[in-house]
Order: sequence, then C-alpha cells, then structure tokens
Amino acid sequence: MTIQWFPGHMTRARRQIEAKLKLIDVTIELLDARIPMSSRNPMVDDILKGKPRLVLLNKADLADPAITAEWVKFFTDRGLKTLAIDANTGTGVKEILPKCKELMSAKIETQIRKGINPRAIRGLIVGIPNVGKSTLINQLAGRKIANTGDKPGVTKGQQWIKFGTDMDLLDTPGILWPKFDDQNVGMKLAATGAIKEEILHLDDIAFHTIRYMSEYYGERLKERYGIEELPEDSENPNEVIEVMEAIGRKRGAIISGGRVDLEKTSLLFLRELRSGKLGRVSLEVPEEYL
Ligand SMILES: Nc1nc2c(ncn2[C@@H]2O[C@H](COP(=O)(O)OP(=O)(O)OP(=O)(O)O)[C@@H](O)[C@H]2O)c(=O)[nH]1
Repeated sequence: MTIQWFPGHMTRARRQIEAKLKLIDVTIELLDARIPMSSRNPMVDDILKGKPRLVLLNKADLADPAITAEWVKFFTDRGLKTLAIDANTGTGVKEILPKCKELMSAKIETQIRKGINPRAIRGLIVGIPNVGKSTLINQLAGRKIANTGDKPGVTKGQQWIKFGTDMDLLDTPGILWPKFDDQNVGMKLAATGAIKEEILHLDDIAFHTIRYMSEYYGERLKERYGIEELPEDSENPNEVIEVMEAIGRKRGAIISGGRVDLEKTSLLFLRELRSGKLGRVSLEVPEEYL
C-alpha cells in the first residue's frame, strides 16, 4: 500500500488506534526485523499509552540472524518482551500466546484469587504498512481473514478472531506511520519495499543500500557480482558508484556508448536484494541507537 502521510491522516490513524485500545488488553507491535527502528513509529510509546506490549520482529527469515538476535536483546533490555518471527511460514508464532499471557499474568492471578474466571486476553496488532500485519492475523487464525489494505479512514465492522481459547484478536490491525521526514529512514523503508520506490529515486535507494552493504556485507557483493575492489571509504560517493557500475556491467545493464545504466542496475539490484538472492541482510544495527 502506498501512503502519503499528511497530518490529517496521522490524526485520523491515531484516533482509530485509540478507539481500538479501549477494547483490548495487550498490543502486539510488529516491526520489520531488517530495519526495526526505521519501521517503528516514532510516537509509538505515546500512542499505545503504556498498554502491555509485545514486540515482534517480523520477516526474520529475510534478516541477518545474528543481527536479529542483537535486536531482540536491544528491545528486551528496554523492558519490552520481544520475539523474532516469520509470519509467512509461522516460525516463532507459537510463542506469541505464552508471551501475552506473561504480560497479563499479574491481572490473571488477581482475577483467579478473587474467584473470577479470567476471560480471553484481547489483543491488537499494530504496525506500519506492509510490515506483515494481515499475514500474521491470517497465520494466527489458521485461515484467511484479514485482507491487505485496512485503509485509515475507512470504517469497517470489527470482529474478534479466536486465537485458541485464551486469546482473541481484533481482525483489523492498527496502522501506524513510519518516520517520513528522515531521508535515511526513507531509503531503508524503500529498500525493503515498505514504501513504493516512486516516492524516492531508485538510484538513490540502491546507492544507499550498496554503500551500507559494502561496509557490512562486502563479501556477498564480491561473490555475487564478481567485484574485485570494495570501497576503501564508503563515504566517498565515487567509490560506491564504481561498485554500482560493476554490478551493472555484471548484469548487462549497458546503454549506448558502453555506459552503465544506473537506473536499470538499481532496479535489478533491489529486486535481487528483496528476493533474498543476496542472502539474509539487515540494514541497521542496534549500535546506531545506543
Ligand atoms: N518473507 C516474508 N514476507 C512476509 C512476512 N510477513 C509478511 N510478508 C510479506 O509482506 C508483504 C506485506 O504483508 P501484509 O500482511 O500484506 O502487510 P500489512 O502490514 O498487512 O500491509 P498493509 O495492508 O499495507 O498495512 C506480503 O507480500 C507478505 O507476503 C514474513 O515474515 N516473511
């Protein structure tokens, strides 16, 4: 889904989440494991207002496992229960209910002490567009319920989905907006496919991603594209462009006069990255946020 966020949209999206929050016990915040901070709404703590929260690093199948483990520790150290999952295949999804129960344990114990039969925990999935909310809802329900495109502003009848006997989930997730005003964040969102490429220039997105990969995943670039020399200084744009050109030559993206077609190279490179052909890649590390 392509979204242009304007203040009016944000206010409306926020109001919709606030209305849903009244109905629920636990929030499930979905982030992209490859870019947990860039796929995170900067006002999430304020919006969710201290509701018990489980953080899920989704699309972990595409992210670098060692970096994902660091991210799990990063969020856990900040007092948030955190799991890495793959909503497509369901890996890690079984652990969601026990974690939600842990979040509610004090309340449940009090109810039991008072002789009240605890009711099912009520949960709400929240996250930015394309992070996998509908996929997770369908995975939890074991059937297709949620369709992509819960557009802010479109009122829908809400229903509870039974997730075992102990948990109910709202079928319409809460949509949060990413941080649009930071160009670096925008590049990472575009590189992972969270926002449509048309919003930013394709060659800028590829340039930023290749620069990052030269630093952290240089061997993969060398191996896949037969690159001999990686940039000595990845802050030097000319050196990064040389890598882009080497990728273009390898892929035959040449225009008249033998020059490399950087636009086509960018498209091919990003396609290969997103489809996992460059291996499991994370585009940010916790050290940047300590
Ligand atoms: N590889 C991988 N792809 C996933 C995973 N979860 C979701 N996807 C894919 O990501 C894309 C977006 O998933 P959706 O479930 O539609 O995301 P959403 O958050 O509901 O998106 P909006 O409706 O735009 O808000 C789809 O192509 C999914 O197949 C995952 O864990 N791993």
